[in-house]
Amino acid sequence: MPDPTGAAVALALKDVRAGYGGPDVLKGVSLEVPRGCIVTVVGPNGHGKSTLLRTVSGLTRLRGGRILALGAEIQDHAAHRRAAAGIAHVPQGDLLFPDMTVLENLRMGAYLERDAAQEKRRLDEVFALLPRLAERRTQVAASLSGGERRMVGIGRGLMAGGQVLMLDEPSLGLAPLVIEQIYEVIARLREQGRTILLVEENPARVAELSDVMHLFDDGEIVWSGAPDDLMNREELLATYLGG
Ligand SMILES: Nc1ncnc2c1ncn2[C@@H]1O[C@H](COP(=O)(O)OP(=O)(O)OP(=O)(O)O)[C@@H](O)[C@H]1O
Repeated sequence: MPDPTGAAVALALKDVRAGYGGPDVLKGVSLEVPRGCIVTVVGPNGHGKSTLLRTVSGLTRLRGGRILALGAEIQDHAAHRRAAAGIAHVPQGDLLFPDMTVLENLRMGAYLERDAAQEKRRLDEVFALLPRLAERRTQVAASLSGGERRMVGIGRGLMAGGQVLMLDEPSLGLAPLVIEQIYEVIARLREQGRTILLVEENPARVAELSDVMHLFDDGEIVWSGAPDDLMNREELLATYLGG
């Protein structure tokens, strides 16, 4: 998606609070995703990382704070308007349409795109990045392997043509070899200069890929910095992630 604003920060969260009826799950989260960077949020499961992404994409209601996409406030917009503003969310798990083919699932990602040539260009990009999906384009999603389904999910996110791709634990539930393949795909997205907000439980898995890492615990960012710094902070990793 072309960006007429030239903004250096693709996505910014300012003191974001959110929850589900009880106490706040997000307790005032601020972070920035600069263009062309991979920013990673790592932390134990159940502490609100998915809620963070869901709040950005408008699936969980914001209780306070601001969310800016390319400098424009989007926190009051419905989810489809946030998608149109360039926020693409690849949710946890696969959430594909099982009876639809790979191609049909991918095209669902471009449902807001009215320009057929643009959609075709994105599809070519997705197939260049994920050639296995091109081979299986007529296969129904239910018949794919777990890793292939995850790749369709990522491809569907890319089909939206957003400025920011948000990936919620893309490695979850996959075998180690398949996890490697998924992170190779993300490394290629990095080489392409894509802007990514990545959520992951295991910092070692994503340190090499990330420009900035945020350590997340109980709804708050408790540490931010360079991946190497985090990986050298043994006491921090032990305290929040059990070593
Ligand atoms: N739809 C919902 N309704 C009520 N509570 C919810 C809902 N979704 C999540 N929660 C609660 O919010 C808290 C944070 O959950 P969230 O899924 O955001 O954490 P997470 O860090 O992404 O962990 P995981 O990777 O296991 O999903 C948990 O206590 C969870 O039970």
